[in-house]
Amino acid sequence: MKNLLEVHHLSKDFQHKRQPPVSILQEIQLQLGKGQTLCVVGESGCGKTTLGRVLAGLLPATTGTYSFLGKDVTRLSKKEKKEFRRDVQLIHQNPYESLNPTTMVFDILANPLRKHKKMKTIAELYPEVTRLLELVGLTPVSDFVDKYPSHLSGGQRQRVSIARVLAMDPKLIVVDEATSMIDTSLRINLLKTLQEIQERTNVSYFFITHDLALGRYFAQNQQLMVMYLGKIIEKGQTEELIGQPLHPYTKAILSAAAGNKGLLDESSEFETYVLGGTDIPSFTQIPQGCPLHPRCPQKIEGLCDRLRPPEIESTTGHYVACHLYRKSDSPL
Ligand SMILES: Nc1ncnc2c1ncn2[C@@H]1O[C@H](COP(=O)(O)OP(=O)(O)OP(=O)(O)O)[C@@H](O)[C@H]1O
Repeated sequence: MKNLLEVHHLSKDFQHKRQPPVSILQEIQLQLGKGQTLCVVGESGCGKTTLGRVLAGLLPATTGTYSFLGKDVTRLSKKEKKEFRRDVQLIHQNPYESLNPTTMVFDILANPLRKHKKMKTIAELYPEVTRLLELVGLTPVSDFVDKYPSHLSGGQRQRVSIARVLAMDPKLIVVDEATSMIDTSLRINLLKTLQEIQERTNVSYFFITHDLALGRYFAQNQQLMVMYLGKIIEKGQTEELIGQPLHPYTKAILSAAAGNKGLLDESSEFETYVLGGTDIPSFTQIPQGCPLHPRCPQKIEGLCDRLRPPEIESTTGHYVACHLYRKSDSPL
């Protein structure tokens, strides 16, 4: 089956006037199938949003390839570009900023339908607006259609944002920390709604979070990847990655998350694993070799501080970029 998206050796640099370029994403490799979820987890500032914006077509990659439904996104015709923009949608972190306060819920949903599906009359629009509100769990619909965003709670606003995105019938939704401003008690409900929407519409999600427990919950039986300083350092099937973490950084964030309990299964045992130092190095001074080596308790002198570890497939579908898992016969 053709993947929905395929990314190979992708990098993204930012450059400001007269400054040297700063490399934010390096050597990103990923695939995502139709109706599947891929979650990226990593500390704040590691490059998750930048990757989400590249995948959503809002930022161009600097090098590497990105294909969507088998087509290179840098070589799309005008018509294909238009389709791509409709097919790939982004849900922002902040539902307060993303909705126009002077527009009623009905029009927030009807406007994209008017524009993209050429629906004009109320008779055409009303059933579709109703369907969208029902999909996101805003029922009875009559309680919401004539409300303004200021009448709604944070969770309800985020549901309206999701419904607006669904109006485009997207194939991929980049969900960027979309529940971080919502009360913890409502967060799981919203994530469940997103999962139900996936079952009904076969949409794929690229789910971005700094919270490993949340990522684990949302990407159950799906794929999880861990990012550190703009690089994917481990990826695999979620339960395999959580149950058998390989990279020292993954072990450290799991150990920290287990300490907070959160959504992590309390019966699971997690090794206590602490990194040295507290500061994440800056993108302008990415350490040579493995970017984690200054903080890594298992670093191999003369290797980790010198050579960037390649991505290795440890067991089927479980990849790690760490010299500890280097095959003994692999060249240095
Ligand atoms: N347009 C830009 N120009 C220059 N640097 C940028 C730009 N956008 C992001 N960055 C830098 O890229 C790095 C990664 O930021 P990004 O927002 O992608 O990380 P993140 O993991 O999503 O963080 P957060 O969870 O806090 O949103 C940061 O150092 C940020 O300052």
